[in-house]
Amino acid sequence: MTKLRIAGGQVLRPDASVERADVLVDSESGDIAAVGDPDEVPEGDETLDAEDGLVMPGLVNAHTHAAMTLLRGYADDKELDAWLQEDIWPVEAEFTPEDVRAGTELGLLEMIRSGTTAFADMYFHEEEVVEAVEDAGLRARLGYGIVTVGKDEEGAREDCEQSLEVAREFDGAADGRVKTAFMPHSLTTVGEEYLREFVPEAREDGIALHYHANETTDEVDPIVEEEGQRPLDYARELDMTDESDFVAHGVHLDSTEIDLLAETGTSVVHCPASNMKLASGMAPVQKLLDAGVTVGLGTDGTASNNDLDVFDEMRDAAMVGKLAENDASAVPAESVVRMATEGSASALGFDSGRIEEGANADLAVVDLDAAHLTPHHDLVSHLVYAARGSDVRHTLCDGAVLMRDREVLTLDAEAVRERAERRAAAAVERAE
Ligand SMILES: N[C@@H](CCSC[C@H]1O[C@@H](n2cnc3c(=O)[nH]cnc32)[C@H](O)[C@@H]1O)C(=O)O
Ligand SMILES: [Zn+2]
Repeated sequence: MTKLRIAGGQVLRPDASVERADVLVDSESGDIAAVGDPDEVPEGDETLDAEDGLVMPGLVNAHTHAAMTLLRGYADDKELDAWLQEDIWPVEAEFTPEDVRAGTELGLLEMIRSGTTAFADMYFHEEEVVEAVEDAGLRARLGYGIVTVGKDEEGAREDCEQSLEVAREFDGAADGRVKTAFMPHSLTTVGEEYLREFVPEAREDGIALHYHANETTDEVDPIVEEEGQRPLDYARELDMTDESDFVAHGVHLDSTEIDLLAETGTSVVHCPASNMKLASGMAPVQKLLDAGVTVGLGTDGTASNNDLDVFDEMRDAAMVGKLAENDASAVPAESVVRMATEGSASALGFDSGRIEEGANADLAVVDLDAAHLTPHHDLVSHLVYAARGSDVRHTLCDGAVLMRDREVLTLDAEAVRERAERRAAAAVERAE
C-alpha cells in the first residue's frame, strides 16, 4: 500500500483551527489515513514537502460550466438575459465535442493550478467532460443542461432524455470520482410540462437535480405572475427540492423560500462574482447560513466571472455578504472557508472538504512564503482576504498528486492552452 506523507506544514482542521501537523494519505484508497502531530503520524513511502505551507481541503467549485473558458472575455458588461441570448448561446451553438473537450481541459488546468479538487458542471457534450475529468484526476458532479424554450416539442424532449441518459450512464465513472445529476437549466428556461414528466423519471432512479434558481428578478417575476407562487414553492410542487438537490445562485429569495430550503435540505450554491458582474443582485447568504441552509460556493462560467479561482470567489463572498447585510460582521472569513470546502462538498454529495482521517484525500497546499501573506496573524483570514489561486504549491485529489511544486502532472499545460486558443477563435468565427 502506498502512503504519501505531506510533511512539515501547518494544517487547517475542520473546526477552523490551524496546527502544525503532518497528513498521511493512502494513495490506493484515496483517503486520508492519518493527521496529527508529526511524531505520531506513521512514516510514508513518499514525502510531499509542505514546509512554509498551509495544508487545506481542496476547494470545491459547486457551480460552473467549465468549457465556457472558451468564451472568457468574449462578451462582458451586459445583463443575464441579453448576454445569454445575444452573445453566449449563438457561439455555444457552434461548439463541437472537441471544442467542449478543449474548453473543459483549460478549465481543469486552471482549477488544478488554483487548488480546486472538485466541481459541478452543467453543460453539453458532457461525455467529453467525463473523459477530461477522468484523465485530469479531479472529482466532479456532472450533468447535461436542458433548455426547452425556443425548441419544438421533439427538440425539447430530446434535451430531457439526453439529460437523463447522461445522469444514468456516467454516475460512478472515473473510479467513482464522477457523479451525475439531472440538470434542467432553470425554472423559466424549461417548460412546466417537461419538468412534470421528466423529474419523476429522475426521482425513480434516485438521481439528484441541479438547476439555476432565483438568479434575477426577471426570472422570479414571471413565475410569481403565472404560477401565483414563489419559484421555490413551484419547484417544491414539482418535487425539485430534495435533500440531494442543489440550486445555483438563490439571489432573490424571500424568507419563506429560505425556510423551505432549510426544511427540505436543498443546498444553495452562492456565485458572488457572477451575481455582481451580471448585476443580478446580492444573495442573502448570512440569512441562509442562520437558517441552517447548506451553502456552497461556485464561480459560474468564466464568461461571467471571468476565472475559476475559488480564492477570488471567497473574497467576493465575504465582501458582498457584508454589503448585502450592511454589516461588516456578516459572512466572516471562517464561514466563507467552510462554504468553499465542506459546504460545497456536501452540496455535491462528496466526503471531501475536511482534513480528517477517513475523508477523501482532496487537498491543496498553499505557499505562505509570500509578501502578500505576511505576517501570519490569522491564516483563515489570509485564505479569504489575501491569498490567490497562484499561491497554491501542490494539489491532490483522491490521494493522487495532480500538481507538484506548481507543475501540473496530469495535463500538458502548453498544449491545452494552445488548443483552447485555436478552438475559441474558430468557434467565434463560425458564429459571427
Ligand atoms: N442544452 C442547452 C445548454 C445548457 S448548458 C447550461 C447553460 O447555462 C448557461 N449559463 C452560464 N452562466 C449562466 C448564468 O449565470 N445563468 C444562467 N445560465 C447560465 C450557459 O451559457 C449554458 O448554455 C442548450 O442546448 O442550449
Ligand atoms: Zn450557471
